Amino acid sequence: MIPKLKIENITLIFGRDREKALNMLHEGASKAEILAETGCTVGVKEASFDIQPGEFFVIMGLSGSGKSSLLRCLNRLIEPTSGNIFLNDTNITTLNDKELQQIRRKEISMVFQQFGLLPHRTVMENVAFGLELQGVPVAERNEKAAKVIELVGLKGYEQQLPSGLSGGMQQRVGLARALANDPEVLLMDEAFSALDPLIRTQMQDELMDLQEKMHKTIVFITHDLDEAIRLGDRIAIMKDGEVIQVGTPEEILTTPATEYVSSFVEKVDRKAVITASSLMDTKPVTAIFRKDGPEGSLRKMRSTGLNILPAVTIDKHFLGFVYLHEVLEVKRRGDKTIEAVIHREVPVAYPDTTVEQMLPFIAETDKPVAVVHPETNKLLGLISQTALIIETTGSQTL
Ligand SMILES: Nc1ncnc2c1ncn2[C@@H]1O[C@H](COP(=O)(O)OP(=O)(O)OP(=O)(O)O)[C@@H](O)[C@H]1O
Repeated sequence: MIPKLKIENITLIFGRDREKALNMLHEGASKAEILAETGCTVGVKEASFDIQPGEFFVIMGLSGSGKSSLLRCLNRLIEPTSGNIFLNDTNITTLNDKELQQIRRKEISMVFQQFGLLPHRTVMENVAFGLELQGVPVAERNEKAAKVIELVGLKGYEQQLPSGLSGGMQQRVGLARALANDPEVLLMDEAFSALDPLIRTQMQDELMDLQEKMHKTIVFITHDLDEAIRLGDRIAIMKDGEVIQVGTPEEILTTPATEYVSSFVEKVDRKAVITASSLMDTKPVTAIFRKDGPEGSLRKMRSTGLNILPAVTIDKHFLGFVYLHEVLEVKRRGDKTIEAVIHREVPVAYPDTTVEQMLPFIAETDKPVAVVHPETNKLLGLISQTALIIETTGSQTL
């Protein structure tokens, strides 16, 4: 699949002596050395990553890490000093002004932190403004604007001026304006950072709902890791102009690439992010087949040293758990099968079930949790009690 956006070795240097600064950067000089020697600031250093169609991609970093600069390179609001940006297979860095204007009007829209609305125009006029610039006839642009106004929940406010609206509503207008020309890519620069926490969470929820319907490619900037984790399919973490890790929220929490990332993710509530698939023991599971009977079951329990084992059909469909003391009892009675002692009411998770979703049923059990395929019910693996306790209490010392 061709990425929607391909960011290839983008470097952005602010200042006059950019050439010298770029050479120093290639020779391995640090940001501080380059600043001292040339007076230039390295805003972004050799960033490379792909963003897939329909992806919600978050760029996260502290103030000054270079995220706004990088975002503005994507539509060339700032010219990158070196590197390439591809939209589908168009190299944006080689376009002339006219071509670039077309791309900005039709294919890449931007939503700003401070809304950027025209104060003397109504909601409808603000939303339709981009279409007006493109010369779309008034009836058609009003129709398109009305549709997106409804989409962002502002129906009934079409004739209001921005000053009469709350911050959250003004940002909805900003979002509607960006969506009005049905762009492929939406760039959002700290779009919710100016909003009150409650409104902010509500806007995040609504944006996720909208994204389910729209399937745009969204590049969203934030300095807030919780927001990044909540929204992002993948997150790029930036520090001092460099992209230091790109991964899913779960990858970033479970395998932070550097000390810096781990210190960052330490405080995050992992329960909503960590899923069964990353807690699952990757060793092959020893399971009891129905045909094993009591003798075969006991052999498997002895060889594994475990007193609870999962029972499966011949096709590995999960049936339940079997306990050693009950198998011994069945054998003593002379039963031929273990069918009667398979515990079927047991915790089961799918690979993408989060720890938070598992909490209600793992609190009262001392069994492992079986992870099964959501459609076939095949046993994929087990999550041990130890892994669950560490994950739910955050404690490594049991
Ligand atoms: N126009 C400019 N001229 C000189 N240096 C700049 C300019 N814009 C940004 N910088 C510098 O580039 C670096 C990256 O800034 P940038 O604004 O992209 O970071 P950021 O992560 O978006 O931070 P914030 O969240 O505070 O906007 C910083 O060191 C900043 O001081």
